Amino acid sequence: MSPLLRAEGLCKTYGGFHALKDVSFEVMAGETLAIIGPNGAGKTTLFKMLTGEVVRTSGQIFLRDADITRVSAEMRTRMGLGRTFQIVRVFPEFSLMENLIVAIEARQRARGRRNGILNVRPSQAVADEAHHRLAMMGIARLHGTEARHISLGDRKRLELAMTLAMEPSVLMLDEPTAGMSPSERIAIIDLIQRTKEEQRLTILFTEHDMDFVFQLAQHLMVMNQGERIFFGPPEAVKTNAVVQEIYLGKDLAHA
Ligand SMILES: Nc1ncnc2c1ncn2[C@@H]1O[C@H](COP(=O)(O)OP(=O)(O)OP(=O)(O)O)[C@@H](O)[C@H]1O
Repeated sequence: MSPLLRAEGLCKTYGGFHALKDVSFEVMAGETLAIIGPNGAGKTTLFKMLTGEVVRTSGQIFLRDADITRVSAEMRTRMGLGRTFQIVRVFPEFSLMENLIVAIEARQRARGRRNGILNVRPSQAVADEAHHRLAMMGIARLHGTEARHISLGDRKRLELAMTLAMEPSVLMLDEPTAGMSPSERIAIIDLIQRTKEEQRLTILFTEHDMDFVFQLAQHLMVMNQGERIFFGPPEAVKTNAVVQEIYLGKDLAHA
């Protein structure tokens, strides 16, 4: 079986500075890969290169077997790289239900089943799906509330619901728990874990919260100074000498 997502020799230079040095990896369908590393390691650069927001200096990216290296960010989303904050943005003045309808109709447009920007009267099927997706994220009670009035935790749930409505083949999450309170963090981690199991998602994420990383990821890629220094299962990273040194002997489970 060929990998769902594959990167080969990705490099990024800013002037003479090497932000990413010859990074390769692959993710098989149904796997979850976490990209971790200290500040400035190149995680965000790599992540944005995969989504198409950062142009690579050299290297190639494949989705299934298609070379998407020169494909635009928008087209990558349409091809199945689902990322919060991309095509699907939360509209603060729209209700949660309306936001979900926008996302579902965006998916239908991407698949050529709908024209126009926003349907004034969505079909019953779209409305039902929107309600179901809000319920799955535990925010159905807020369906009529404008998005600008909800908490950060509920906004993350809404973003996740909208991204999942695009039915991505790879769900891309960039620090999904950033800025959250400890209780919101536990709730969103639990939600992502459950959704992953129920929908057998393929997930690629960056995250500083190591509890979350060890709970969710089957594979870890550790980066340091633009280089991939480890790729393997979470159990192996805890005893890897190079990784331990970078984290200055911290207990990785609580880094
Ligand atoms: N647009 C840019 N111009 C110049 N240098 C950049 C640019 N973007 C990133 N860098 C540099 O590239 C390196 C990697 O940055 P990146 O944001 O990818 O790291 P990171 O691992 O995501 O860090 P953090 O965990 O702090 O978000 C850093 O040294 C950063 O200063």
